[in-house]
Amino acid sequence: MTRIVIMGASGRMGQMLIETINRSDNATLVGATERPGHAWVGRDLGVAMGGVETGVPVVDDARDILAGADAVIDFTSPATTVALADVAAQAGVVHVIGTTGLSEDDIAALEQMPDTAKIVRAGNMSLGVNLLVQLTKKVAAALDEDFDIEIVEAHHRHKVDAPSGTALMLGEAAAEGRGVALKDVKDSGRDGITGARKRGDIGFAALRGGDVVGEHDVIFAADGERIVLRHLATDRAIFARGAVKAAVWAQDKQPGHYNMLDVLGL
Ligand SMILES: NC(=O)C1=CN([C@@H]2O[C@H](COP(=O)(O)OP(=O)(O)OC[C@H]3O[C@@H](n4cnc5c(N)ncnc54)[C@H](O)[C@@H]3O)[C@@H](O)[C@H]2O)C=CC1
Ligand SMILES: O=C(O)C1=N[C@H](C(=O)O)C[C@H](O)C1
Repeated sequence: MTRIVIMGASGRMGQMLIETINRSDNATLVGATERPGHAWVGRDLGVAMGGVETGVPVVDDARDILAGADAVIDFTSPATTVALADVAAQAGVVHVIGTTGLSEDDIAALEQMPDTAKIVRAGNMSLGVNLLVQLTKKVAAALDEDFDIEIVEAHHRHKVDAPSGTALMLGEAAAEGRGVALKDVKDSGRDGITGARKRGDIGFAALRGGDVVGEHDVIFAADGERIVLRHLATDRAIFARGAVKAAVWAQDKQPGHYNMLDVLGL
């Protein structure tokens, strides 16, 4: 049994992760956190979720509970994730990171964690999206710049970052397929008199509204034809299942940095 702590227990993903672990045969929930000042802190997790007592209290500092855990799953905020990475490395537990919206500095900070850090990070933990990443790389490698690449994503009205972590993964895959660096060809947030599209750019567009779980199109548009690769998420359970799988998978791995392609063997 992999003993798991969930960060941000009351969040959309936090609650889905707890339900997923409760149904799992190879993982068990040993702790839960929320941000300091949150109404759940100090309460029993099961009661806070509207059910029966579980004996797992919600705490506001992961350091208090990581000693009894094998992994911590973290879908919170960039600042929380960077701070936790050091704590997890010191405690020698696997840190599964689903948080998106990380800046270049945040990513550099994660890469500079102590040698004991064992991190699995992905902007999308679902099997379908990680397969789409590989397909995107392959299609981009097969086509030349006569095909304009545009990535369109849609999410619920509460999402705070754009482009989504998934859109960026797909953009990185397309750029890698083309043999270029995404930072050199990325075009996001078009508005006003933008000028004509630059050949070779990879464009991003983000829609926000309602309760959309997560939708991504990778469009390869040429004169006379268009290829569209699409993933539609309709249930957050796909992300939670991937994250729990990553926590279990990483148990016998060496410290280092991994992603979901490693976990899924894609
Ligand atoms: N990689 C993936 O497959 C997926 C990634 N995400 C990402 O996960 C993140 C969270 O998404 P949601 O669950 O929708 O957001 P949410 O806002 O519902 O949940 C975040 C939770 O983290 C808590 N939190 C914030 N600071 C904390 C701290 N210092 N300690 C403990 N808890 C803290 C918040 O109070 C909140 O309950 C976002 O970055 C989102 O983009 C979401 C779905 C899938
Ligand atoms: O915030 C979300 O909800 C999601 N975030 C991830 C992202 O930024 O791509 C994954 C998924 O699309 C849901």
